[in-house]
Amino acid sequence: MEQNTENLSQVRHVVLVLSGKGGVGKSTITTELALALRQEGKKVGILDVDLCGPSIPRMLSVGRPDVHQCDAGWVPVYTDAEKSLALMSIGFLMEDPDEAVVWRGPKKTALIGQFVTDVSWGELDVLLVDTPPGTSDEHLAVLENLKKHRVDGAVLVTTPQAVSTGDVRREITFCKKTGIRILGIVENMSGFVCPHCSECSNVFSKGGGEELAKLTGSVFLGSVPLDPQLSSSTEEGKDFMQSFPESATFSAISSICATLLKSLGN
Ligand SMILES: Nc1ncnc2c1ncn2[C@@H]1O[C@H](COP(=O)(O)OP(=O)(O)OP(=O)(O)O)[C@@H](O)[C@H]1O
Ligand code: SF4
Repeated sequence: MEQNTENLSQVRHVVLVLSGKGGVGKSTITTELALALRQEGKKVGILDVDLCGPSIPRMLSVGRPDVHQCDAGWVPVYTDAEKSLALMSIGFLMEDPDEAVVWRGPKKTALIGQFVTDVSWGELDVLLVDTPPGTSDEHLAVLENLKKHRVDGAVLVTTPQAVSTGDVRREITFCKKTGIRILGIVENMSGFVCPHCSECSNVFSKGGGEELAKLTGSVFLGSVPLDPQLSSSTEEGKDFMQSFPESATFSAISSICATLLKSLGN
């Protein structure tokens, strides 16, 4: 298949968001990082290639819009009038959300290869790519495919429990083997923020992400607590970063965003 790398030529940084397994909050972190980067005045894009469950359109309240094509490829959907946050989701192209489950490996890989380069992003500071979770052969093929293009590196999302299961270690090994730079590790669902008094309690273990970062020589980007206000915002498609600027979770995400920008050399 012919690849059109022109579409990424005005994208300053391409960052993959990875997790060893599903449900650790990869899509949530991708969405909040995009919103935090926008608050920093950056032009941001999200490419949602999580075939297992493309959830970013719901989190950004864009539903299932009709997507259009121009000469250069698919036109992303803009979430704001200023066009500072652009989104293209594999979900926009699926008639039936359960369709991807029956696609065979080669079809998924070919589709993603094309999808990565067929979106006409225009000028962007950062493009975040929400990838499918896991380290199955198919998943690895998808990442290999993405890596052929301009990728600055990967942000690894884990939970305190997942660190001990080894899923994230396998993801780290994969990045090292394939030469994908690890920009940093985020520990999500780290402690619980009480909705009444905003106190953060460590329900599960804490600090595993930081320890793992040290062990693997990676940057620890920070931890995000389990926050009911964050989950209801993403469920309802509300901008958490705009709605809760006083919260500990807002500070945590802003700090991760600042460290990530530093990792990218900004
Ligand atoms: N820090 C958090 N606080 C509260 N809820 C969270 C947090 N992070 C994620 N969640 C919730 O956990 C659920 C799973 O999150 P999300 O969809 O982002 O995971 P994921 O890793 O992308 O999963 P998958 O790859 O399987 O789609 C969602 O309901 C989300 O609202
Ligand atoms: S953290 Fe404070 S407000 Fe929240 S449940 Fe515990 S005691 Fe109550």
